[in-house]
Amino acid sequence: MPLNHLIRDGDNPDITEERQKATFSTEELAIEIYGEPLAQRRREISAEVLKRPELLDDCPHVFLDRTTKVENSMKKTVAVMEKGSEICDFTSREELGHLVCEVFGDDGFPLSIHFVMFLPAIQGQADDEQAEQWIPRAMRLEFIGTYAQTELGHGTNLRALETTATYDKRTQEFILHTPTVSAYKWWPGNLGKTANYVIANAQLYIDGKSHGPHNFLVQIRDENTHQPMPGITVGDIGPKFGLNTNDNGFLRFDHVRIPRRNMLMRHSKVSADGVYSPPVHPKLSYGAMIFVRATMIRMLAHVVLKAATIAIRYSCVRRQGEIKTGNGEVKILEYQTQQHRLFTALARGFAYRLVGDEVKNLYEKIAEEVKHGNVEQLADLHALLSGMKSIVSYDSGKAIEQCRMACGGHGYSHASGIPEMYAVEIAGCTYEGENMVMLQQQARYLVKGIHRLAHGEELSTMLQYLANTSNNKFRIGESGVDLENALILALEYIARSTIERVTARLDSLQNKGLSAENAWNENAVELTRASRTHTRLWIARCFRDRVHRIENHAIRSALTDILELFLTYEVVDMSQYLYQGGYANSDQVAQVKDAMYKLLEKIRPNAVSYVDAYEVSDTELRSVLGRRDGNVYDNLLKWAKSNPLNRTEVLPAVEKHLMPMMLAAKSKL
Ligand SMILES: CCC/C=C/C(=O)SCCNC(=O)CCNC(=O)[C@H](O)C(C)(C)COP(=O)([O-])OP(=O)([O-])OC[C@H]1O[C@@H](n2cnc3c(N)ncnc32)[C@H](O)[C@@H]1OP(=O)([O-])[O-]
Ligand SMILES: Cc1cc2nc3c(=O)[nH]c(=O)nc-3n(C[C@H](O)[C@H](O)[C@H](O)COP(=O)(O)OP(=O)(O)OC[C@H]3O[C@@H](n4cnc5c(N)ncnc54)[C@H](O)[C@@H]3O)c2cc1C
Repeated sequence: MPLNHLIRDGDNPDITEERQKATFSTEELAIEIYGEPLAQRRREISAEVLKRPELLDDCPHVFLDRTTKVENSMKKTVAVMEKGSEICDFTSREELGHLVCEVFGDDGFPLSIHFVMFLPAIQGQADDEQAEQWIPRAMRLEFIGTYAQTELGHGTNLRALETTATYDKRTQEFILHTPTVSAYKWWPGNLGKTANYVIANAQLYIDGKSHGPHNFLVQIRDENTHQPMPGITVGDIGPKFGLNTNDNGFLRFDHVRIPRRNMLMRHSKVSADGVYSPPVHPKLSYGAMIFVRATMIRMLAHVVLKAATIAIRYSCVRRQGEIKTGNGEVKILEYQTQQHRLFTALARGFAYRLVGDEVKNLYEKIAEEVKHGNVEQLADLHALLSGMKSIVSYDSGKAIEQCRMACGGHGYSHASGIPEMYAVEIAGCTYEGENMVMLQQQARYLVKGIHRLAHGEELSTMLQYLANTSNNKFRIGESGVDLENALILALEYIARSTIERVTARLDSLQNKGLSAENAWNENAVELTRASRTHTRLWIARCFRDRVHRIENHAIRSALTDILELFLTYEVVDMSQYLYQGGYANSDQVAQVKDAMYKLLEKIRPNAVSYVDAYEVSDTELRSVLGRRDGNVYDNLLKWAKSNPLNRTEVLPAVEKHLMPMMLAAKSKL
């Protein structure tokens, strides 16, 4: 019995040959990734979707204009909501998430912000009475909500948001108002045409005193007619780089009155007579962002693994050029450069996916404590997530782009599916906090760590490596030190020395009389680098620990190859830092490179099996190049022929414009 469970008759023999080489069971790896019974449930859900035409697209979304895309996704949403519970367990986030991926692909679920931000904001920030009143209605989809925080003029600097919520003691209402054009809400997903409620973030004013940004539930459209409510101006912001099925919107409030109890009051409160009670932690109203930052890691990893699936499968059916003259054209995956591009993307995808599980678990644990008023670990969590969302979004973007380029010309075509994936994924560098800003949030925490250490104070577990000053020479190749350990220690050194160096520069500038703010700005690039090295270390350690916990020997061994490739790639990528302080010499860095190249060779026979084990169906993948059966060329031709420009032999526009020009030119002869 072959170990790869995706072998079928009629497949391209080049891809079948790959699957026959598997040295581990792809089903067992799928179980390791998804767990039982989810691995099996995902397959059942995928099979069920295929039987229901109302859940499938009639043609690739890239052939449609925006209005048709939006309509198509709304139609499918109704089908999912009406029949979806026959296919999956709606109470399981994982099952429902998989169904949504199958039906909508990367872009276009009109309820995404409703489920990802609007509901979590209520769940985390509404008091029990409010939650009881709003959550059941929101869950039944009696209304659709979104999260309206960003404004035309400000997205990053939340303290400068201009929308106001002024308490009117007389009527016990808040008055929501947009005082300027730059105060228009701008960007909220599904706001443009879909949502009829928002969680609006606005500056709270009581008796002329500002209490900073707070969250309010505001109805923006009539529940029966969907017309804007009085005082509301709302619409779609227009086409974007990607995510064009999503109607990101704008919104203006003109003295809109809402009841006092529409302010989310779990943490901050305003009494009927206008007395304000602050939250136990000033940033608790940022909770919905924390939730998304925690959950987006897995989502970003998922896109990388989809792009890797496409590029690796395609690289096994694409033959181009010879390695040894006269021996025939080889699969492009035989080229070391191709392996380096794709297997490192695969390794990052697996690392982020598995570490994403850990981040989600950590978030859930701390969020539960916060709900009960214990905010002790919030600073650690905020710092970790600020770094994670930045590193994973940026490095995933690079990995996806490498996958696209590795498919040559066909990668540039929407038939590959990768351009759309890139456009969707790369938005993660901007939303939920622009990366440079978030890296600096984390840097504050790291600099504080060094200062605490200098004062002999205790460090959180995440920062304890900062105290390990005896780790000052690269131990690769030493007896008793395995490759993994040597590499993790090298990453620790890189992070520690980078954070120490930039903190020393900050301190020295301040000692010379520069203000803390100016000293910070003069070191901002180095501070973001310090965050990057710290986060990459955290990911590496977490991935290593996750792989070490695997009980199934064959699967642990398969993922150890991926882990080691990940570690060697990270160390090589940051090797310039190893020379600083004389930690390593060039021979040692060359040893890491050699180990990386050997791992590429080791991974090569299993390449297709790794991505097969991740089990993304053809329906979800929406890629001609990444088809499971490897039958790429016939289907590329079909895809091209089916595009709307080919509906007529002679395009009306050609007839109308170019033909008269050419005929006129001819008649002048
Ligand atoms: C599917 C996706 C759709 C997309 C949706 C969206 O994009 S929605 C829109 C998404 N929009 C965005 O993501 C907007 C991005 N912008 C922001 O999140 C904030 O404006 C900020 C964090 C950049 C600054 O905030 P600020 O000016 O209020 O604060 P400050 O810098 O003066 O720091 C003061 C202290 O607070 C700490 N602290 C800060 N945040 C948190 C937290 N969450 N928890 C705990 N702590 C936090 C910080 O560490 C510092 O601690 P220290 O050092 O004093 O001990
Ligand atoms: C696809 C998408 C979906 C979105 N969905 C939502 C949504 O549902 N709800 C919502 O409310 N918002 C949403 N947003 C908005 C998003 O959260 C903001 O765009 C994001 O937080 C960045 O803020 P900004 O646009 O103001 O960027 P800016 O802050 O203007 O960034 C521009 C540049 O200035 C730099 N910069 C800004 N401040 C600093 C600083 N202090 N230090 C150093 N550099 C700085 C940045 O690094 C960046 O290079 C969405 C955005 C996108 C792209």
